[in-house]
Amino acid sequence: MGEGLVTINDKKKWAWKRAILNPAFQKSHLRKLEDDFNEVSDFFMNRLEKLADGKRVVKMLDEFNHMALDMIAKVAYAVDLKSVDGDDNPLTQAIYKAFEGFQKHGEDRLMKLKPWKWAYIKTVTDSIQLLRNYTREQMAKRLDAISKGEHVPEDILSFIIKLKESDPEISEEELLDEFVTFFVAGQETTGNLMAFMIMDLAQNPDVLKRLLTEIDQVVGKKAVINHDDLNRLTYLDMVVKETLRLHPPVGQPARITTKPMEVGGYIIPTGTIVSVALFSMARSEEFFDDPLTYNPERFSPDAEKKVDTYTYFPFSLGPRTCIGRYFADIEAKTVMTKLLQRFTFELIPNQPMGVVEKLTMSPKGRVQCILRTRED
Ligand code: HEM
Repeated sequence: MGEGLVTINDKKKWAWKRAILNPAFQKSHLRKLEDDFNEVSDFFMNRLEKLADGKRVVKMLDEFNHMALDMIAKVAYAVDLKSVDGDDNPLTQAIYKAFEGFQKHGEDRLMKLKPWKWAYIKTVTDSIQLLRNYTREQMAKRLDAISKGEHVPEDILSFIIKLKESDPEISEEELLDEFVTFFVAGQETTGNLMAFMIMDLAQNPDVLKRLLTEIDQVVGKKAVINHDDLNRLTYLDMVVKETLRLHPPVGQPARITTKPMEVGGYIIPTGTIVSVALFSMARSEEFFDDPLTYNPERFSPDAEKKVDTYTYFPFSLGPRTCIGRYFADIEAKTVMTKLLQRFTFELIPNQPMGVVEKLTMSPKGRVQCILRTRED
C-alpha cells in the first residue's frame, strides 16, 4: 500500500490526501452509488441461491470476502470483477496473492533475507506488478475520458484522480498506492463483519427473529434497498453495532506516540507503537454489563447515549478514523437485508467459534453454514 492513506506517515501529505478523498466517502455522496451497492448484492444473492440447497456446507467468510472484493471494485472503480462466481480471473488471483504476501510479510519481516522464500516472494511481486499494470490502465482510461469531456462515474477513482489535479507532481506510483489501499482496507474488514453477523445471529435466535420481523415489516420483498430503507431498519443498525462490539474486525487499532506520555504510572517513550485492545475491552465487566452476552439493546437509541466513546470505537477515533465507515455500513446493511429477505442459515455443529487475528480479526471456523431459501 506504499504511501497510501492507511500506511502514510508524513502528516502534511496525509492531511492533503485525506481532505481530497473525504468527500468520496461521505454518506451524501455514497447515496449516489446506491445502484452499484444493490447490483453487487444481487449478483451475490444469485450465487447464494445456487448454494442454498439445504445440504452443502458453505463457508460464509469466503463467500463474503469475495463479495466484498466485488463491491470495492464496482463502487470504487466501476469494475465488474464478479469474483463470487470463481476466482480464476487473473486480476482476482493477483489481488489475493498480494493480500497474502502483505500478511506474510507482516508475520515475517526478515522474509527477503531467506533465499528459500525468494520463489514465493517472486510470485507475490509478479502479482503486484499485474495489479499495478491493471490499475495504471484503468487510470489512463479514466484520464482519457475526462480529457475528452465524456461522462465518468462519480466514484472513488474520480477522487483519486483529483489528487493529481491538485498536485500534478504526484507520482503515478502514489496514485497506484491509493488504488490498492482501498482494495486492501475495505475488503477483509467488511467481509469479516458480515461473517461475524451470521455467526452471532445464528447463535442468538431471538435476535434473529426480531431482525427478520423488522425486515419483513419495513422492506418486505422490496428489490432495491435505498438509503431511506436503511434508515428505517433501526434494529439492523443495533445488530451491526453489537457485532462490531463483540467481534471488531480491526481488533487493535494502533498509533505511534509523538511525545513521551504517562499512562498508569508508566512512561511511554516517543515513537512507541501503542495499540488498544478493543476485543478485550468488549469482554471486560469494567466497561460493559454482562459483556459476553450478544445484546443489540445496548445500542437502542436511549441506551446508546450511555456507551462511552472511549470504550467502543470499532472504526478508531480522531483524525485517522476509518474513512470507509459509511461505505462499510451501507454495504453490510444492504447485503444482510437482501440475504435475510431470502435465506435461512444454520451453523454446522462442532466448528471452531473463536477468532484468529492476523491483519484483521476473522472467525476461525470461517462460519460454516447450511443455507436454505426462506420459502423452503
Ligand atoms: C467493518 C468494516 C471496517 C472496519 C471495522 C474498519 C476499521 C478501521 C480502523 C479501526 C481504522 C483505523 C486503524 C488505526 O487507527 O489503527 C481504519 C482505517 C482506514 N480504513 Fe477502515 N474499516 C472498515 C472498512 C473500510 C472500508 C470499506 C474502507 C474503504 C472502502 C476502509 C478504508 C480505510 C482507510 C483508507 C483507512 C485509513 C484512514 C486514514 O488513516 O486516514 N475501511 N479502518
